[in-house]
Amino acid sequence: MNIEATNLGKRFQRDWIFRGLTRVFRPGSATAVLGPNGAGKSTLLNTISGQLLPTEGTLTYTLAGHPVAVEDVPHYLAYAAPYLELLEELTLLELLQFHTRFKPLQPGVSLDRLIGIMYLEKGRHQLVREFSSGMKQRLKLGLALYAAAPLLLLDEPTTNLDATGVAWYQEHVQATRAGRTLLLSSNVPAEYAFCDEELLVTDFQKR
Ligand SMILES: Nc1ncnc2c1ncn2[C@@H]1O[C@H](COP(=O)(O)OP(=O)(O)OP(=O)(O)O)[C@@H](O)[C@H]1O
Repeated sequence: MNIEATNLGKRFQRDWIFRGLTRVFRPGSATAVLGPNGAGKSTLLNTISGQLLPTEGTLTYTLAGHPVAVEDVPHYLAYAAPYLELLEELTLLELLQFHTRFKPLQPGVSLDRLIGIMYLEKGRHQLVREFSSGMKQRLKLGLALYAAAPLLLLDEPTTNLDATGVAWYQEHVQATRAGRTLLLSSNVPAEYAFCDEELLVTDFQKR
């Protein structure tokens, strides 16, 4: 998905979180959205993806040359973030069956294959509530990375992952990013080292 932001700004009450952002996010690009805690990285991701209304400026979305209305963007979006909750009262298999009714997986990726990719075979019939925090994070990432969605947002993707989990993330984000528009908010170089573009939120403040 091609996203064109023009003079974009977001304000909460009296505080501008960012202002004057003009940029094109192209299919196949991976942009690291960087900045210290509270700088506005999540706000920027949510504004660019149309989930928060910008205070000023415009956003236009295009998919394969066709315009996409902002209210249709969620249909094309896969999103993993610490503040997005899993349905923890379901077993892993139930959750995957439910989730993929609305967010189908990429062609050729079955539920069984995804469970294997996420190293969650033993949890297949276990309640997600009982998963460790690292297992839950692999599940969130697996669902987003392997969704058939052209826009991928990853907010602090290695939250709760150990060194093996970080290596797993690095392998699978590379395996699934081709052709997609990827925006990734981070403070951790291991999460975003592969990104070809960087956007420092603080460059769009104090205006
Ligand atoms: N709904 C809201 N209403 C008012 N202020 C908000 C709202 N959401 C975020 N903010 C404020 O906007 C600022 C940026 O928050 P945001 O979560 O985007 O930062 P961040 O860079 O993602 O932070 P972190 O690295 O800690 O996750 C903060 O000062 C926060 O309090």
